[in-house]
Amino acid sequence: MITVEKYHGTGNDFVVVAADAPVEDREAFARRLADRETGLDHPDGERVGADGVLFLDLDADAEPPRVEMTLVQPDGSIAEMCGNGARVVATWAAAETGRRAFVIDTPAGEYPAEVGREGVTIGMGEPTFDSGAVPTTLGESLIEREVEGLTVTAVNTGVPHAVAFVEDVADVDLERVAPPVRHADVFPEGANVTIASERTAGPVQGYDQRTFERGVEGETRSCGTGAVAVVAAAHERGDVETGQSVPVHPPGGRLVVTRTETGATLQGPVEREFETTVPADGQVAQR
Ligand SMILES: N[C@H](CCC[C@H](N)C(=O)O)C(=O)O
Repeated sequence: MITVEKYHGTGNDFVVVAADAPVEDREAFARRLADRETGLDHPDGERVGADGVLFLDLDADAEPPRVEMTLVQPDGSIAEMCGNGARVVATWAAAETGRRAFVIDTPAGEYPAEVGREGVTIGMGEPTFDSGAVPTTLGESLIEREVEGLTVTAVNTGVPHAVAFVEDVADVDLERVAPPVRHADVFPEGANVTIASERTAGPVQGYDQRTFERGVEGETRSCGTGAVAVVAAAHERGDVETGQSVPVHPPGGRLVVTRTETGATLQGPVEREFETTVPADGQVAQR
């Protein structure tokens, strides 16, 4: 048996495992534990599953400390980057080291992270609309074009997102409209599909957000790279200014994205849910 922890960032939930844990087949381990019906159990007995498994390799001697993050998704694929996952990683690393600032190494590059009183802030780098980087098969940026019935803007914020602005995210049947876009030929590596609507009521402006995630193949409670993608696309349309901090509301909570001169930051809360033990092959006893 190995010890794992469960964390969530605004409802995007992950199993956290030390990289040196004796897990031989990470793909099978993640597929099994993430399953909402047959996967990870809460210690109180409830079956919970997860949006993925974070394998974390901490170098506490580096200055600042570094963590190599590998996110294995419910379908066994590895996500190059995950904004909420990175916030979880920093919170975990702070508990391990007593430190607050870290560098997180991912397949998409390195990201600075800071654990503060207002939540965890990740330096998300510069969102790119470049067709080769998203990637798309178009020779030019894909901005507000129709793809499989949705008008989308393609942006890479560590992973590819197709962002669509809609009247009200609550009125969209995301499980129906997202899959054709997620699999559209124009996205050779697929895309996460993020919809957003402007919040006009109430004193706090910003966006409501929902994301259908590649790798999860369903909607998640929150998506950090998606929140950054919404603000990047809004900035591209001229609706958000450089330097502006924008509240983004996924179903699972509240994030704040700031489009800076050189990139974007993502800020929001993280919670540690529980610690438990699981078999090293991830095969939870069925009942
Ligand atoms: N939930 C993550 C994104 C995971 C991206 C992944 N689903 C993919 O691109 O394959 C986030 O908070 O940014």
